[in-house]
Amino acid sequence: MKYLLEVREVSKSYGEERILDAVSLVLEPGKSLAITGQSGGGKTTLLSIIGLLQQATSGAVIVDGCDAGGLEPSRQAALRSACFGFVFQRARLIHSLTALENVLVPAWLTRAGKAAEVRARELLGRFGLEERLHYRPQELSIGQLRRVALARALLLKPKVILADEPTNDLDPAIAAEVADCLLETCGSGAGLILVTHDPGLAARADINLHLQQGCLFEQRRTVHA
Ligand SMILES: Nc1ncnc2c1ncn2[C@@H]1O[C@H](COP(=O)(O)OP(=O)(O)OP(=O)(O)O)[C@@H](O)[C@H]1O
Repeated sequence: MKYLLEVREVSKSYGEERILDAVSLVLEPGKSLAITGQSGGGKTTLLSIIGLLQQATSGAVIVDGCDAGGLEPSRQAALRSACFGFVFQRARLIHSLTALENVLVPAWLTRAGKAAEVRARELLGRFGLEERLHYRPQELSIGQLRRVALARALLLKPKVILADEPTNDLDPAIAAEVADCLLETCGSGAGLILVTHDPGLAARADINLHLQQGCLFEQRRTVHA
């Protein structure tokens, strides 16, 4: 089995404080994985190490068969943009650009052109933002910003989507739409790793992992007849 992603015995310390302790996981194509755990437990740290945004203290992250730790920063960056779509806790949009332009930013480095714009409009429409295409971030609500960021993450159909609290700040109907859209991407072979405090969202993922005191445990679900 070729995994999209392997995390092998990853540890992370900030000074004397050990946040992650020999954490391992694998992500298969088409699968979703939810990570839960208490606030401050290291979930965002783990996600950013997986997404090659931050170095582990020890251990390895293998992305699409390639050991990312051994790569030069420029090759790591290339691997990151080729493989990952990110939905951060804070939307991190560019304030001088409209919603549509923000979604199109990942396509600026590719030759996706008109097709990217069609997809960007389609994604924003799907998230209920068809009338906000030309609004700038400061003219959008937190929930709307989150949806723009999600559309941006999905634009280029990444192999792995990393989503940190993707349904935070959203009303239930939009949260359900966002969750549907994220989970649907697995149908086309992408992998999804999401961090959430929402047990309902976690339960929709194929695999549930719980981070506790730096260690990752698989949670088995109770199946009711
Ligand atoms: N750059 C840093 N330097 C020192 N400590 C840090 C740094 N980044 C994060 N931490 C600490 O690491 C711990 C884990 O933070 P992290 O954001 O990964 O937790 P989390 O599980 O995502 O929390 P939440 O659910 O509240 O978002 C926290 O105690 C935090 O203070």
